[in-house]
Amino acid sequence: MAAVDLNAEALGVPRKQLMESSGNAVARACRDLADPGASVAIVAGRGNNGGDALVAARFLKAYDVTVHLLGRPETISTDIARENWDALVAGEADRRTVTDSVAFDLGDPDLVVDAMLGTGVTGALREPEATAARAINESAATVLAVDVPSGLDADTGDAAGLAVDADRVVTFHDDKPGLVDLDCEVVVADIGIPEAAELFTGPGDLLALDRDAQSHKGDHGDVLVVGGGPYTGAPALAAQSALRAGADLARVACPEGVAREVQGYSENLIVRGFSGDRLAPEHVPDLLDFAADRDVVVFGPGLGDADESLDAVREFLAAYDGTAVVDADALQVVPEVETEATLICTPHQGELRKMGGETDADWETRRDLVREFAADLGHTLLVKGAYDVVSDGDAVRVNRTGNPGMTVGGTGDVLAGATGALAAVLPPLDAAAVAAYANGRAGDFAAEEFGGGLVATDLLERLPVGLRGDGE
Ligand SMILES: NC(=O)C1=CN([C@@H]2O[C@H](COP(=O)(O)OP(=O)(O)OC[C@H]3O[C@@H](n4cnc5c(N)ncnc54)[C@H](O)[C@@H]3O)[C@@H](O)[C@H]2O)[C@H](O)CC1
Ligand SMILES: [K+]
Repeated sequence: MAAVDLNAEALGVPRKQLMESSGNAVARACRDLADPGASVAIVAGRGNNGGDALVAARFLKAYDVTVHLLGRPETISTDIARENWDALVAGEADRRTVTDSVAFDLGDPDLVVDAMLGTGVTGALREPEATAARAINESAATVLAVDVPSGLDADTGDAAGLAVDADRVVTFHDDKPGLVDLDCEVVVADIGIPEAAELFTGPGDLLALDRDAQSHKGDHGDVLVVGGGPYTGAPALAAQSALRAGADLARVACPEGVAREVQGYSENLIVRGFSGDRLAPEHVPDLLDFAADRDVVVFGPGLGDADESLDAVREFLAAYDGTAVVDADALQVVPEVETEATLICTPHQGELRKMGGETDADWETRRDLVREFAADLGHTLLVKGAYDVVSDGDAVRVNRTGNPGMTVGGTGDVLAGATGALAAVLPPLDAAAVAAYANGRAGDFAAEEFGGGLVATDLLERLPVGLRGDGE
Protein backbone atom coordinates (compact mmCIF):
# COMPACT_ATOMS: atom_id res chain seq x y z
CA MET A 1 0.00 0.00 0.00
CA ALA A 2 2.82 2.39 0.86
CA ALA A 3 4.45 1.59 -2.49
CA VAL A 4 1.25 2.26 -4.42
CA ASP A 5 0.79 5.52 -2.47
CA LEU A 6 4.22 6.75 -3.45
CA ASN A 7 3.69 5.75 -7.08
CA ALA A 8 0.36 7.63 -7.06
CA GLU A 9 2.13 10.68 -5.70
CA ALA A 10 4.68 10.46 -8.53
CA LEU A 11 1.73 10.36 -10.96
CA GLY A 12 0.40 13.63 -9.55
CA VAL A 13 -2.09 12.29 -7.01
CA PRO A 14 -0.70 13.29 -3.62
CA ARG A 15 -1.56 11.48 -0.43
CA LYS A 16 -3.54 14.41 0.93
CA GLN A 17 -5.88 14.04 -2.00
CA LEU A 18 -6.23 10.33 -1.21
CA MET A 19 -6.98 11.22 2.40
CA GLU A 20 -9.75 13.53 1.23
CA SER A 21 -11.27 10.61 -0.71
CA SER A 22 -10.85 8.27 2.26
CA GLY A 23 -12.57 10.77 4.54
CA ASN A 24 -15.37 11.15 2.06
CA ALA A 25 -15.83 7.37 1.96
CA VAL A 26 -15.92 7.26 5.78
CA ALA A 27 -18.63 9.95 5.80
CA ARG A 28 -20.64 7.99 3.23
CA ALA A 29 -20.45 4.89 5.44
CA CYS A 30 -21.63 6.98 8.42
CA ARG A 31 -24.65 8.18 6.44
CA ASP A 32 -25.37 4.54 5.64
CA LEU A 33 -25.30 3.55 9.30
CA ALA A 34 -27.04 6.48 11.02
CA ASP A 35 -29.82 8.95 10.18
CA PRO A 36 -29.22 12.70 10.00
CA GLY A 37 -29.23 14.26 13.45
CA ALA A 38 -27.70 11.18 15.08
CA SER A 39 -24.76 11.65 17.44
CA VAL A 40 -21.40 10.54 16.06
CA ALA A 41 -18.22 10.17 18.14
CA ILE A 42 -15.07 10.25 16.02
CA VAL A 43 -12.15 8.73 17.92
CA ALA A 44 -9.03 9.76 16.07
CA GLY A 45 -5.42 8.68 16.56
CA ARG A 46 -2.46 10.82 15.61
CA GLY A 47 -1.58 9.15 12.32
CA ASN A 48 -3.21 9.20 8.91
CA ASN A 49 -5.90 6.78 10.04
CA GLY A 50 -7.05 9.53 12.37
CA GLY A 51 -6.58 12.03 9.54
CA ASP A 52 -9.12 10.16 7.40
CA ALA A 53 -11.76 10.62 10.10
CA LEU A 54 -10.85 14.28 10.65
CA VAL A 55 -11.71 14.78 6.97
CA ALA A 56 -14.95 12.84 7.43
CA ALA A 57 -15.99 15.26 10.19
CA ARG A 58 -16.20 18.02 7.56
CA PHE A 59 -18.57 15.93 5.47
CA LEU A 60 -21.01 15.23 8.33
CA LYS A 61 -22.71 18.57 8.82
CA ALA A 62 -26.11 16.93 9.16
CA TYR A 63 -24.92 15.02 12.26
CA ASP A 64 -24.07 15.89 15.85
CA VAL A 65 -20.34 15.15 15.63
CA THR A 66 -17.78 15.16 18.46
CA VAL A 67 -14.14 14.58 17.60
CA HIS A 68 -11.95 12.97 20.28
CA LEU A 69 -8.26 13.36 19.41
CA LEU A 70 -6.10 10.86 21.31
CA GLY A 71 -3.08 12.92 22.31
CA ARG A 72 -1.96 16.51 22.02
CA PRO A 73 -2.41 18.13 18.60
CA GLU A 74 1.35 18.88 18.46
CA THR A 75 2.03 15.15 18.46
CA ILE A 76 0.00 14.41 15.31
CA SER A 77 2.57 12.48 13.33
CA THR A 78 1.94 13.59 9.73
CA ASP A 79 1.54 17.00 8.09
CA ILE A 80 -1.61 16.05 6.21
CA ALA A 81 -3.39 14.77 9.34
CA ARG A 82 -2.33 17.92 11.24
CA GLU A 83 -3.62 20.18 8.44
CA ASN A 84 -6.99 18.44 8.69
CA TRP A 85 -7.02 18.90 12.47
CA ASP A 86 -6.15 22.59 12.02
CA ALA A 87 -9.08 22.90 9.60
CA LEU A 88 -11.43 21.57 12.30
CA VAL A 89 -9.99 23.99 14.84
CA ALA A 90 -10.36 26.90 12.42
CA GLY A 91 -13.91 25.77 11.71
CA GLU A 92 -14.77 25.67 15.45
CA ALA A 93 -15.75 21.99 15.24
CA ASP A 94 -16.84 20.28 18.46
CA ARG A 95 -13.65 18.56 19.59
CA ARG A 96 -11.79 17.22 22.59
CA THR A 97 -8.18 16.28 23.08
CA VAL A 98 -7.53 13.26 25.27
CA THR A 99 -4.16 13.58 26.96
CA ASP A 100 -4.93 11.31 29.90
CA SER A 101 -6.78 8.03 29.43
CA VAL A 102 -8.58 8.56 32.78
CA ALA A 103 -10.24 11.62 31.26
CA PHE A 104 -11.56 9.80 28.20
CA ASP A 105 -15.35 10.06 28.02
CA LEU A 106 -16.94 8.56 24.93
CA GLY A 107 -20.43 9.68 26.01
CA ASP A 108 -23.40 7.77 24.64
CA PRO A 109 -23.24 8.26 20.86
CA ASP A 110 -25.37 6.47 18.25
CA LEU A 111 -22.33 5.82 16.08
CA VAL A 112 -18.61 5.54 16.86
CA VAL A 113 -15.99 6.04 14.17
CA ASP A 114 -12.87 4.11 15.18
CA ALA A 115 -9.97 5.94 13.54
CA MET A 116 -7.34 5.32 16.20
CA LEU A 117 -4.97 3.11 14.23
CA GLY A 118 -4.84 1.71 10.73
CA THR A 119 -2.04 0.04 8.85
CA GLY A 120 0.52 1.85 11.04
CA VAL A 121 -0.16 -0.22 14.17
CA THR A 122 2.77 -1.91 15.89
CA GLY A 123 2.25 -4.21 18.89
CA ALA A 124 -0.50 -4.05 21.46
CA LEU A 125 -2.60 -0.89 21.88
CA ARG A 126 -0.95 1.59 24.23
CA GLU A 127 -2.69 4.31 26.24
CA PRO A 128 -4.92 6.15 25.72
CA GLU A 129 -5.87 3.93 22.75
CA ALA A 130 -6.39 0.83 24.94
CA THR A 131 -8.82 2.62 27.27
CA ALA A 132 -10.66 4.13 24.30
CA ALA A 133 -10.93 0.69 22.64
CA ARG A 134 -12.46 -0.77 25.83
CA ALA A 135 -14.97 2.11 26.00
CA ILE A 136 -15.88 1.60 22.33
CA ASN A 137 -16.33 -2.15 22.81
CA GLU A 138 -18.52 -1.60 25.90
CA SER A 139 -20.67 1.08 24.29
CA ALA A 140 -24.06 0.30 22.76
CA ALA A 141 -23.22 2.37 19.68
CA THR A 142 -22.78 1.03 16.16
CA VAL A 143 -19.02 0.93 15.44
CA LEU A 144 -17.54 1.87 12.08
CA ALA A 145 -13.82 1.13 11.78
CA VAL A 146 -11.70 3.19 9.41
CA ASP A 147 -9.51 1.00 7.17
CA VAL A 148 -9.03 -1.71 9.82
CA PRO A 149 -10.36 -2.20 13.37
CA SER A 150 -7.78 -0.52 15.61
CA GLY A 151 -5.37 -2.99 17.18
CA LEU A 152 -5.66 -5.48 14.33
CA ASP A 153 -2.77 -6.11 11.93
CA ALA A 154 -4.18 -5.54 8.43
CA ASP A 155 -1.70 -8.01 6.90
CA THR A 156 -2.33 -10.96 9.19
CA GLY A 157 -5.63 -10.32 10.98
CA ASP A 158 -3.86 -10.88 14.31
CA ALA A 159 -4.07 -8.56 17.31
CA ALA A 160 -1.18 -8.33 19.76
CA GLY A 161 -3.71 -7.50 22.50
CA LEU A 162 -7.06 -5.76 22.56
CA ALA A 163 -8.71 -4.74 19.27
CA VAL A 164 -11.84 -2.79 18.42
CA ASP A 165 -14.88 -4.93 17.76
CA ALA A 166 -16.42 -3.25 14.71
CA ASP A 167 -19.83 -3.64 13.06
CA ARG A 168 -18.52 -2.39 9.76
CA VAL A 169 -15.12 -1.64 8.27
CA VAL A 170 -14.60 0.78 5.42
CA THR A 171 -11.21 -0.07 3.95
CA PHE A 172 -9.45 1.70 1.11
CA HIS A 173 -8.45 0.79 -2.42
CA ASP A 174 -8.23 -2.96 -1.96
CA ASP A 175 -9.14 -5.77 0.40
CA LYS A 176 -6.56 -6.42 3.12
CA PRO A 177 -5.62 -10.02 3.97
CA GLY A 178 -6.23 -9.43 7.68
CA LEU A 179 -9.88 -8.45 7.09
CA VAL A 180 -10.95 -11.58 5.25
CA ASP A 181 -11.95 -13.61 8.31
CA LEU A 182 -13.51 -10.74 10.25
CA ASP A 183 -17.01 -11.34 11.51
CA CYS A 184 -18.36 -8.02 10.23
CA GLU A 185 -19.20 -6.24 7.03
CA VAL A 186 -16.17 -4.97 5.09
CA VAL A 187 -16.64 -2.33 2.40
CA VAL A 188 -13.83 -1.46 0.01
CA ALA A 189 -13.85 2.19 -1.05
CA ASP A 190 -12.20 3.40 -4.24
CA ILE A 191 -10.13 6.42 -3.18
CA GLY A 192 -8.97 7.36 -6.67
CA ILE A 193 -5.56 5.70 -6.75
CA PRO A 194 -4.83 5.51 -10.49
CA GLU A 195 -4.49 2.01 -11.95
CA ALA A 196 -1.19 3.22 -13.33
CA ALA A 197 0.19 3.43 -9.78
CA GLU A 198 0.09 -0.37 -9.66
CA LEU A 199 0.93 -1.16 -13.27
CA PHE A 200 3.85 1.20 -13.81
CA THR A 201 7.01 1.03 -11.74
CA GLY A 202 7.71 4.10 -9.66
CA PRO A 203 9.57 5.33 -6.60
CA GLY A 204 7.29 3.25 -4.38
CA ASP A 205 8.80 0.07 -5.80
CA LEU A 206 12.10 0.97 -4.18
CA LEU A 207 10.49 0.60 -0.73
CA ALA A 208 10.51 -3.19 -1.09
CA LEU A 209 14.25 -2.98 -1.38
CA ASP A 210 14.64 -0.89 1.79
CA ARG A 211 12.66 -3.40 3.78
CA ASP A 212 14.48 -6.39 2.45
CA ALA A 213 17.85 -4.76 2.68
CA GLN A 214 17.24 -4.33 6.40
CA SER A 215 15.94 -7.80 7.05
CA HIS A 216 18.78 -9.41 5.12
CA LYS A 217 21.55 -7.45 6.76
CA GLY A 218 24.95 -8.83 5.81
CA ASP A 219 23.34 -11.06 3.24
CA HIS A 220 22.98 -8.97 0.11
CA GLY A 221 23.86 -11.61 -2.38
CA ASP A 222 26.67 -13.56 -3.90
CA VAL A 223 26.16 -13.34 -7.65
CA LEU A 224 27.88 -15.49 -10.27
CA VAL A 225 28.03 -14.29 -13.87
CA VAL A 226 28.67 -17.06 -16.39
CA GLY A 227 29.66 -15.68 -19.76
CA GLY A 228 32.48 -14.28 -21.83
CA GLY A 229 34.67 -15.93 -24.42
CA PRO A 230 33.85 -14.21 -27.70
CA TYR A 231 33.31 -11.01 -25.67
CA THR A 232 34.88 -9.82 -22.43
CA GLY A 233 33.17 -6.51 -21.64
CA ALA A 234 29.70 -7.99 -21.22
CA PRO A 235 30.40 -10.30 -18.25
CA ALA A 236 32.52 -7.61 -16.59
CA LEU A 237 29.70 -5.07 -16.93
CA ALA A 238 27.09 -7.50 -15.61
CA ALA A 239 29.22 -8.41 -12.59
CA GLN A 240 30.08 -4.80 -11.77
CA SER A 241 26.42 -3.94 -12.11
CA ALA A 242 25.54 -6.62 -9.56
CA LEU A 243 27.89 -4.89 -7.12
CA ARG A 244 26.44 -1.46 -7.87
CA ALA A 245 22.97 -2.89 -7.28
CA GLY A 246 24.02 -3.99 -3.82
CA ALA A 247 25.43 -7.51 -4.09
CA ASP A 248 28.16 -8.32 -1.58
CA LEU A 249 30.13 -10.47 -3.99
CA ALA A 250 30.24 -10.66 -7.78
CA ARG A 251 32.07 -13.50 -9.46
CA VAL A 252 32.65 -14.20 -13.11
CA ALA A 253 33.17 -17.68 -14.53
CA CYS A 254 34.65 -17.33 -18.01
CA PRO A 255 37.14 -19.08 -20.33
CA GLU A 256 40.76 -19.01 -19.06
CA GLY A 257 41.88 -17.26 -22.20
CA VAL A 258 39.90 -14.11 -21.35
CA ALA A 259 39.99 -14.29 -17.53
CA ARG A 260 42.85 -11.81 -17.16
CA GLU A 261 41.15 -9.38 -19.46
CA VAL A 262 37.86 -9.62 -17.55
CA GLN A 263 39.71 -9.17 -14.25
CA GLY A 264 41.52 -6.20 -15.76
CA TYR A 265 38.31 -4.21 -15.99
CA SER A 266 37.87 -4.21 -12.21
CA GLU A 267 39.65 -5.35 -9.07
CA ASN A 268 36.24 -5.67 -7.39
CA LEU A 269 35.45 -8.85 -9.30
CA ILE A 270 36.37 -12.43 -8.41
CA VAL A 271 37.23 -14.13 -11.69
CA ARG A 272 37.46 -17.88 -12.18
CA GLY A 273 38.66 -19.33 -15.46
CA PHE A 274 37.64 -22.59 -17.06
CA SER A 275 39.66 -24.39 -19.75
CA GLY A 276 39.44 -23.47 -23.42
CA ASP A 277 38.21 -20.35 -25.11
CA ARG A 278 34.47 -20.85 -24.82
CA LEU A 279 31.91 -22.54 -22.59
CA ALA A 280 31.32 -26.22 -23.37
CA PRO A 281 29.41 -29.13 -21.79
CA GLU A 282 32.60 -30.44 -20.11
CA HIS A 283 32.55 -27.36 -17.84
CA VAL A 284 29.02 -27.87 -16.60
CA PRO A 285 29.60 -30.22 -13.60
CA ASP A 286 32.13 -27.79 -12.06
CA LEU A 287 29.92 -24.81 -12.79
CA LEU A 288 26.95 -26.49 -11.12
CA ASP A 289 29.03 -27.15 -7.99
CA PHE A 290 30.26 -23.59 -7.93
CA ALA A 291 26.79 -22.15 -8.60
CA ALA A 292 25.21 -24.18 -5.79
CA ASP A 293 26.96 -21.98 -3.21
CA ARG A 294 25.93 -18.70 -4.85
CA ASP A 295 22.58 -16.90 -4.46
CA VAL A 296 21.96 -16.13 -8.11
CA VAL A 297 23.56 -16.97 -11.46
CA VAL A 298 23.48 -14.54 -14.39
CA PHE A 299 23.87 -16.68 -17.46
CA GLY A 300 24.74 -15.41 -20.91
CA PRO A 301 26.57 -12.06 -21.11
CA GLY A 302 29.21 -12.29 -23.82
CA LEU A 303 28.80 -16.07 -24.09
CA GLY A 304 28.32 -16.21 -27.87
CA ASP A 305 26.17 -18.71 -29.70
CA ALA A 306 28.59 -21.54 -30.53
CA ASP A 307 26.73 -24.87 -30.55
CA GLU A 308 28.81 -26.30 -27.71
CA SER A 309 28.17 -23.22 -25.55
CA LEU A 310 24.42 -23.48 -26.11
CA ASP A 311 24.61 -27.21 -25.31
CA ALA A 312 26.33 -26.28 -22.07
CA VAL A 313 23.56 -23.80 -21.21
CA ARG A 314 20.98 -26.54 -21.84
CA GLU A 315 22.80 -28.98 -19.59
CA PHE A 316 23.36 -26.41 -16.88
CA LEU A 317 19.74 -25.27 -16.75
CA ALA A 318 18.41 -28.83 -16.84
CA ALA A 319 20.36 -29.67 -13.67
CA TYR A 320 20.27 -26.32 -11.83
CA ASP A 321 17.58 -25.67 -9.23
CA GLY A 322 18.50 -22.20 -7.97
CA THR A 323 17.67 -18.74 -9.29
CA ALA A 324 19.14 -17.56 -12.59
CA VAL A 325 18.89 -14.51 -14.77
CA VAL A 326 19.19 -15.62 -18.40
CA ASP A 327 20.34 -13.07 -20.97
CA ALA A 328 21.72 -12.70 -24.48
CA ASP A 329 22.54 -15.84 -26.48
CA ALA A 330 21.61 -18.14 -23.59
CA LEU A 331 17.96 -17.07 -23.93
CA GLN A 332 17.24 -19.12 -27.05
CA VAL A 333 17.57 -22.45 -25.24
CA VAL A 334 15.11 -21.60 -22.42
CA PRO A 335 11.89 -22.70 -24.22
CA GLU A 336 13.27 -26.22 -24.82
CA VAL A 337 14.65 -26.83 -21.31
CA GLU A 338 12.84 -28.59 -18.48
CA THR A 339 14.24 -27.09 -15.31
CA GLU A 340 13.56 -26.81 -11.58
CA ALA A 341 15.34 -23.46 -11.60
CA THR A 342 13.63 -20.11 -11.10
CA LEU A 343 14.47 -18.15 -14.23
CA ILE A 344 14.24 -14.46 -15.00
CA CYS A 345 14.72 -14.05 -18.75
CA THR A 346 15.75 -10.61 -20.00
CA PRO A 347 15.30 -10.55 -23.79
CA HIS A 348 15.05 -7.52 -26.04
CA GLN A 349 12.35 -7.88 -28.66
CA GLY A 350 14.62 -9.61 -31.19
CA GLU A 351 15.69 -12.17 -28.60
CA LEU A 352 12.08 -12.63 -27.56
CA ARG A 353 11.14 -13.54 -31.13
CA LYS A 354 14.05 -15.97 -31.26
CA MET A 355 12.61 -17.61 -28.12
CA GLY A 356 9.30 -18.04 -29.95
CA GLY A 357 7.55 -15.11 -28.27
CA GLU A 358 5.49 -12.51 -30.10
CA THR A 359 5.80 -8.78 -29.84
CA ASP A 360 3.82 -5.75 -30.99
CA ALA A 361 4.40 -2.04 -31.49
CA ASP A 362 1.51 -1.21 -29.13
CA TRP A 363 2.67 -1.56 -25.52
CA GLU A 364 -0.69 -2.70 -24.20
CA THR A 365 -0.84 -5.52 -26.73
CA ARG A 366 2.77 -6.34 -25.86
CA ARG A 367 1.88 -6.42 -22.18
CA ASP A 368 -0.74 -9.11 -22.83
CA LEU A 369 1.56 -11.08 -25.16
CA VAL A 370 4.39 -11.05 -22.63
CA ARG A 371 2.09 -12.25 -19.86
CA GLU A 372 0.86 -15.14 -22.00
CA PHE A 373 4.35 -16.12 -23.07
CA ALA A 374 5.66 -15.97 -19.49
CA ALA A 375 2.77 -18.25 -18.46
CA ASP A 376 3.69 -20.69 -21.27
CA LEU A 377 7.35 -20.69 -20.26
CA GLY A 378 6.62 -20.90 -16.54
CA HIS A 379 9.31 -18.29 -15.90
CA THR A 380 9.54 -14.54 -15.31
CA LEU A 381 10.13 -12.39 -18.39
CA LEU A 382 11.58 -8.90 -18.55
CA VAL A 383 11.11 -7.82 -22.15
CA LYS A 384 13.15 -4.71 -22.85
CA GLY A 385 11.82 -1.85 -24.94
CA ALA A 386 10.81 1.80 -24.66
CA TYR A 387 8.29 0.37 -22.21
CA ASP A 388 9.83 -2.65 -20.49
CA VAL A 389 7.28 -5.34 -19.72
CA VAL A 390 7.78 -7.65 -16.73
CA SER A 391 5.55 -10.63 -16.06
CA ASP A 392 5.57 -13.94 -14.24
CA GLY A 393 2.61 -15.14 -16.28
CA ASP A 394 0.20 -13.74 -13.72
CA ALA A 395 1.07 -10.22 -12.57
CA VAL A 396 2.40 -7.64 -15.05
CA ARG A 397 4.47 -4.54 -14.43
CA VAL A 398 5.50 -1.96 -17.00
CA ASN A 399 8.56 0.27 -16.71
CA ARG A 400 8.75 3.64 -18.41
CA THR A 401 12.14 4.92 -17.25
CA GLY A 402 15.02 5.01 -19.73
CA ASN A 403 15.71 6.84 -22.97
CA PRO A 404 16.80 6.26 -26.58
CA GLY A 405 20.46 6.85 -25.63
CA MET A 406 20.34 3.47 -23.89
CA THR A 407 20.30 1.55 -27.17
CA VAL A 408 24.11 1.71 -26.93
CA GLY A 409 25.92 -1.62 -26.37
CA GLY A 410 26.31 -2.95 -22.83
CA THR A 411 23.21 -1.46 -21.19
CA GLY A 412 21.53 -4.88 -21.36
CA ASP A 413 24.46 -6.43 -19.49
CA VAL A 414 24.11 -3.79 -16.79
CA LEU A 415 20.40 -4.59 -16.49
CA ALA A 416 21.05 -8.34 -16.30
CA GLY A 417 23.63 -7.89 -13.53
CA ALA A 418 21.36 -5.59 -11.53
CA THR A 419 18.50 -8.05 -11.90
CA GLY A 420 20.78 -10.78 -10.56
CA ALA A 421 21.72 -8.76 -7.49
CA LEU A 422 18.11 -7.83 -6.75
CA ALA A 423 16.94 -11.43 -7.26
CA ALA A 424 19.09 -12.30 -4.24
CA VAL A 425 16.88 -10.14 -2.00
CA LEU A 426 13.50 -9.85 -3.78
CA PRO A 427 10.99 -12.21 -5.44
CA PRO A 428 11.65 -12.60 -9.21
CA LEU A 429 8.91 -10.27 -10.48
CA ASP A 430 9.90 -7.50 -8.07
CA ALA A 431 13.60 -7.98 -8.76
CA ALA A 432 13.02 -7.59 -12.51
CA ALA A 433 10.69 -4.61 -12.10
CA VAL A 434 12.96 -2.74 -9.69
CA ALA A 435 16.03 -3.49 -11.83
CA ALA A 436 14.31 -2.16 -14.96
CA TYR A 437 13.16 0.95 -13.08
CA ALA A 438 16.56 1.69 -11.52
CA ASN A 439 18.52 0.88 -14.68
CA GLY A 440 16.28 3.23 -16.70
CA ARG A 441 16.65 5.92 -14.09
CA ALA A 442 20.43 5.53 -14.11
CA GLY A 443 20.20 5.94 -17.88
CA ASP A 444 18.06 9.05 -17.50
CA PHE A 445 20.59 10.60 -15.10
CA ALA A 446 23.38 9.70 -17.53
CA ALA A 447 21.45 11.26 -20.43
CA GLU A 448 21.16 14.54 -18.50
CA GLU A 449 24.94 14.71 -18.66
CA PHE A 450 25.85 12.93 -21.86
CA GLY A 451 22.69 12.93 -23.97
CA GLY A 452 22.87 10.42 -26.81
CA GLY A 453 26.59 9.93 -26.04
CA LEU A 454 26.01 7.95 -22.86
CA VAL A 455 27.79 4.60 -22.49
CA ALA A 456 27.11 1.53 -20.37
CA THR A 457 29.71 2.37 -17.72
CA ASP A 458 27.85 5.68 -17.09
CA LEU A 459 24.91 3.54 -16.02
CA LEU A 460 27.06 1.53 -13.62
CA GLU A 461 28.07 4.67 -11.77
CA ARG A 462 24.51 5.95 -11.53
CA LEU A 463 22.85 2.70 -10.59
CA PRO A 464 23.16 3.30 -6.82
CA VAL A 465 21.34 6.63 -7.19
CA GLY A 466 18.81 4.98 -9.50
CA LEU A 467 18.07 2.55 -6.68
CA ARG A 468 17.79 5.21 -4.00
CA GLY A 469 14.40 6.65 -3.14
CA ASP A 470 15.79 10.18 -2.88
CA GLY A 471 17.49 10.07 -6.26
CA GLU A 472 15.16 12.63 -7.89
N1 LIG B 1 -3.47 4.65 0.30
C1 LIG B 1 -4.08 4.48 1.42
O1 LIG B 1 -4.50 3.39 1.76
C2 LIG B 1 -4.24 5.59 2.29
C3 LIG B 1 -4.46 5.36 3.62
N2 LIG B 1 -4.61 6.33 4.49
C4 LIG B 1 -4.83 6.02 5.89
O2 LIG B 1 -3.57 6.00 6.54
C5 LIG B 1 -3.52 4.94 7.45
C6 LIG B 1 -2.12 4.62 7.82
O3 LIG B 1 -1.59 5.79 8.40
P1 LIG B 1 -0.24 5.84 9.25
O4 LIG B 1 -0.04 7.25 9.62
O5 LIG B 1 0.81 5.18 8.47
O6 LIG B 1 -0.51 4.92 10.49
P2 LIG B 1 -1.69 4.88 11.59
O7 LIG B 1 -2.54 6.07 11.52
O8 LIG B 1 -2.32 3.56 11.48
O9 LIG B 1 -0.87 4.89 12.98
C7 LIG B 1 0.34 5.61 13.18
C8 LIG B 1 0.38 6.21 14.58
O10 LIG B 1 0.04 5.29 15.57
C9 LIG B 1 1.06 5.13 16.55
N3 LIG B 1 1.04 3.74 17.00
C10 LIG B 1 1.51 2.67 16.37
N4 LIG B 1 1.24 1.54 17.07
C11 LIG B 1 0.58 1.93 18.19
C12 LIG B 1 0.04 1.21 19.30
N5 LIG B 1 0.15 -0.11 19.39
N6 LIG B 1 -0.60 1.90 20.26
C13 LIG B 1 -0.70 3.24 20.18
N7 LIG B 1 -0.20 3.99 19.14
C14 LIG B 1 0.43 3.32 18.16
C15 LIG B 1 2.31 5.56 15.82
O11 LIG B 1 3.27 6.01 16.73
C16 LIG B 1 1.78 6.67 14.91
O12 LIG B 1 1.67 7.88 15.57
C17 LIG B 1 -4.29 3.87 6.77
O13 LIG B 1 -4.71 2.86 7.66
C18 LIG B 1 -5.45 4.66 6.18
O14 LIG B 1 -6.46 4.81 7.16
C19 LIG B 1 -4.47 7.74 4.01
O15 LIG B 1 -5.25 8.60 4.67
C20 LIG B 1 -4.87 7.86 2.53
C21 LIG B 1 -4.16 6.94 1.69
K1 LIG C 1 -9.07 2.13 12.61
